[in-house]
Amino acid sequence: MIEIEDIVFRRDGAPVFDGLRLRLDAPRVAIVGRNGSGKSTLLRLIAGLAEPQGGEVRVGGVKVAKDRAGALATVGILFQNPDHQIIFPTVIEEIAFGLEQQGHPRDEARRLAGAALARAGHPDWAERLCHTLSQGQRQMVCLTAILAMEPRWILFDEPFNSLDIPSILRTEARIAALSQKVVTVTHDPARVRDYDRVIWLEQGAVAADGAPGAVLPAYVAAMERLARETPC
Ligand SMILES: Nc1ncnc2c1ncn2[C@@H]1O[C@H](COP(=O)(O)OP(=O)(O)OP(=O)(O)O)[C@@H](O)[C@H]1O
Repeated sequence: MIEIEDIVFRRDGAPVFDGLRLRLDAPRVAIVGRNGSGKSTLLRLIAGLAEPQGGEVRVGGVKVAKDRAGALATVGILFQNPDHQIIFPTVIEEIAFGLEQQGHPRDEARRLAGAALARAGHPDWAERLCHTLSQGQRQMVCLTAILAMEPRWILFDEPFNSLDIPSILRTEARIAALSQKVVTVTHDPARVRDYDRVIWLEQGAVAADGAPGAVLPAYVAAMERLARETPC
């Protein structure tokens, strides 16, 4: 279970969260909300990449902000932009890095990385330079790197952005097939209509929380109302 306990988080003095409390244990949870509502920040807090100024986040009992090794073994995050994630020139180095961080010796990490690439269907990418891959392919490298680390939860920050339609559908199917529990942030309600639970965030607070069939129509209607009320 992901336990978000009364978190307070400020950026540049402005509160993003001021006492947010959530328990997430469904296999597929979606988070929707307007730009700036706090979705990406919440994922970073769940991954332990940001530390709340108040409260605590635990994932599977791991205090992710304090226990980095525990967090790496428990929760993986796919950033919105793969270029914010990739730090190594070649695909194999990128995938092996997380495994080394988990304590695997370098040779073993490369072997496991190669096996993960083969499972992803791209054994020929090992020595490819990441910058020569398309954005969708770089996203696949990032996902492979996360899967290689075998976390129990995977967080996806707008995984359908910048993808063509076949890639969107493939990514959707790939996420659906994962054995891990998943939290997905998206602006595309259609992509998460089969999820177990949808949380609609507004200015760092929960505006609605429940089944997709209840939350998504209300969210879309509110967004359409806003669009009508806002002059071009
Ligand atoms: N690096 C930063 N420095 C200062 N403030 C930031 C930074 N990143 C985000 N914020 C602020 O934190 C708040 C939440 O941002 P966040 O990126 O979590 O929103 P979001 O819901 O993911 O938005 P989007 O849908 O646009 O990706 C916003 O008010 C934003 O301006």
